[in-house]
Amino acid sequence: MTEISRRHGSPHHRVSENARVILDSADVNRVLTRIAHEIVEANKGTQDLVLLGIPRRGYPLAQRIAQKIASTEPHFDPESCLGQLDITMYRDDLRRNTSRTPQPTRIPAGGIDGKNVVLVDDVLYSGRTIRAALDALGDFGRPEVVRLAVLADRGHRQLPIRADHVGKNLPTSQNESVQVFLRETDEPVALAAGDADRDLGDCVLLVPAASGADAVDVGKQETTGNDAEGTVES
Ligand SMILES: O=P(O)(O)OC[C@H]1O[C@H](OP(=O)(O)OP(=O)(O)O)[C@H](O)[C@@H]1O
Ligand SMILES: O=c1cc[nH]c(=O)[nH]1
Repeated sequence: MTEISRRHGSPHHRVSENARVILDSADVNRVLTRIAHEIVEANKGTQDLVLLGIPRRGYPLAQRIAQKIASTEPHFDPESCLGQLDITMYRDDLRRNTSRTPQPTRIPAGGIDGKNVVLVDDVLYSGRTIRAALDALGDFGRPEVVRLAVLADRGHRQLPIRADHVGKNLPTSQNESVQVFLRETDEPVALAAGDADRDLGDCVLLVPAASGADAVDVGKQETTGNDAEGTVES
């Protein structure tokens, strides 16, 4: 087991003992490159493509994917095709949890009417965030198609929602959690002992249940990337 702590800040800011590194910086970069290619392939090019990141970490991921698309598709302008969609006021637990601060929503100038929108988030779990995102989208227009890209899908869906582009399918138990750290939004994490070569500026960690005795539900709600079932057509 690997002990992981924040490189900056006090020892009390330890992320978690026994967390497991699922993706390090190089892995994150590779899966985002793949997702960028998948998005262009599914879209049959970049025509009408709009990427909308869900705060907090979905936005920098969408930004990176847009840059990667631009590097291979000269007609794709990452600035005019990228936005951010805040879902705070559309959450179905809003009455119970009022502590969240809404983030700005920024829809590209061309709007989303008739566009092929790709929602981008870091983790897909219950699906409630994405349900809220679909609700929020309805206030801004009627996309031709809405697809979903996530860095990690940990299963345990509570709603009929599925991702089209998945960085890592990560079967988990309910008591585990998945933590994502990105350079744009988080302080770096560092391995406290050994493995010093590993760059964790960006990383996906699997944090075990407190007891450590919880079995993993292998295969539960596992999804595949590039799957048309996750597509929401309007
Ligand atoms: O599928 P779900 O059960 O909705 O879970 C996934 C969401 O949970 C996390 O966000 P969180 O609500 O922790 O907010 P954050 O992005 O501000 O960390 C994550 O970034 C996803 O948006
Ligand atoms: O494990 C989880 C569940 C929901 N959202 C996360 O970011 N991680």
